Amino acid sequence: MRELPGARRHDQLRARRRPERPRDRAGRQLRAPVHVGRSARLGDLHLPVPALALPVRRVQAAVPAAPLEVTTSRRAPKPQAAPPARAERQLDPFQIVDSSFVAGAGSLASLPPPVSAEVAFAGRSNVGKSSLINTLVERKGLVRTSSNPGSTRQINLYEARARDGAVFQLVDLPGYGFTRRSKSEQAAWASLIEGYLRGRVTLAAVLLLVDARRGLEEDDLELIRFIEASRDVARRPVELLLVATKVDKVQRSSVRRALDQLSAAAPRMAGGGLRRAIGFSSITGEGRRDLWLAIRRVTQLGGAAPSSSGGAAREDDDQRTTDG
Ligand SMILES: Nc1nc2c(ncn2[C@@H]2O[C@H](COP(=O)(O)OP(=O)(O)OP(=O)(O)O)[C@@H](O)[C@H]2O)c(=O)[nH]1
Ligand SMILES: [Mg+2]
Repeated sequence: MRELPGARRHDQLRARRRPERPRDRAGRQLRAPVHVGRSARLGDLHLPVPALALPVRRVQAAVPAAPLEVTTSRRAPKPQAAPPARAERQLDPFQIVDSSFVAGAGSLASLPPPVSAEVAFAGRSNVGKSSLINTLVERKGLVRTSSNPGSTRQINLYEARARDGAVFQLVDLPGYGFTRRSKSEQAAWASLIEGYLRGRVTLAAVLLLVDARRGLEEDDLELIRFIEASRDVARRPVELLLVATKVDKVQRSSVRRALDQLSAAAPRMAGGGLRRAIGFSSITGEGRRDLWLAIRRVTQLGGAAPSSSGGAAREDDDQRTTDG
């Protein structure tokens, strides 16, 4: 029978496409290799077949990690930009970027050497001095606080560094007016506080904390008079700021009146009068920024000296800050 045209070529092509199975020495055909694993897909890496057949697991383990990228999702990566609030904070030059405990002193002799502007926090026990420092530096546990009065028993110094490089020593003083302490302990604390306030050369400002619900009490007035009396004309004057704490416990509509009453009750200082009281809450953070602005203003070199006629102007100035 005549061969159809192209038949031979067709057979030759089939023979070429299907390679002959391997044979053993006796010429018997060996079984076709069994395919293990999934069939190949688009995007698979084609590795050269190793000369020695390795167990499947070891072959897979030997595949480098890079080919996995080939089959990963093609969705666009999520934008990495910080949320707006954080971005805004990063622009705030007053933001506290670092804070730490410096030292604790149970006596004047054990105070660390004075290095930079110090801001001391004074007030009755339990008024919220330690909590206020935590809020100022935005760290919950830097300073130990307690609902039991008398928790701070020595002078504790903390360092706070702002984004713009300004460094402050925040000084937590033991509270006064806590009658459940022994007379000798109260006397020891009083002389520690007085000695510090009178003799510390780097002391730039004292923040007198008063509970917004209670107003100024006799102990507080005594402290104001003490600072006034111990002013050293040869030294840079110590600024005094009034802070009304726990304003979250006062009705919103009454906060302004409480601040007015507090400011009016404070005795006028010879140097030009007290600034207007700043309302503050460690619970809500209210007043935090106002307080930093005031601290920075009074600790600025050259900007702290009170002028003899500047009292009213300074109060007006602070009124705007507090209300803002
Ligand atoms: N509601 C309210 N409670 C506050 C505020 N600040 C402080 N407290 C609470 O008042 C109590 C006393 O706070 P502290 O910060 O330890 O007071 P302190 O003035 O350091 O007290 P001493 O170390 O004893 O002089 C704690 O139970 C605080 O949680 C505030 O702004 N609002
Ligand atoms: Mg305390």
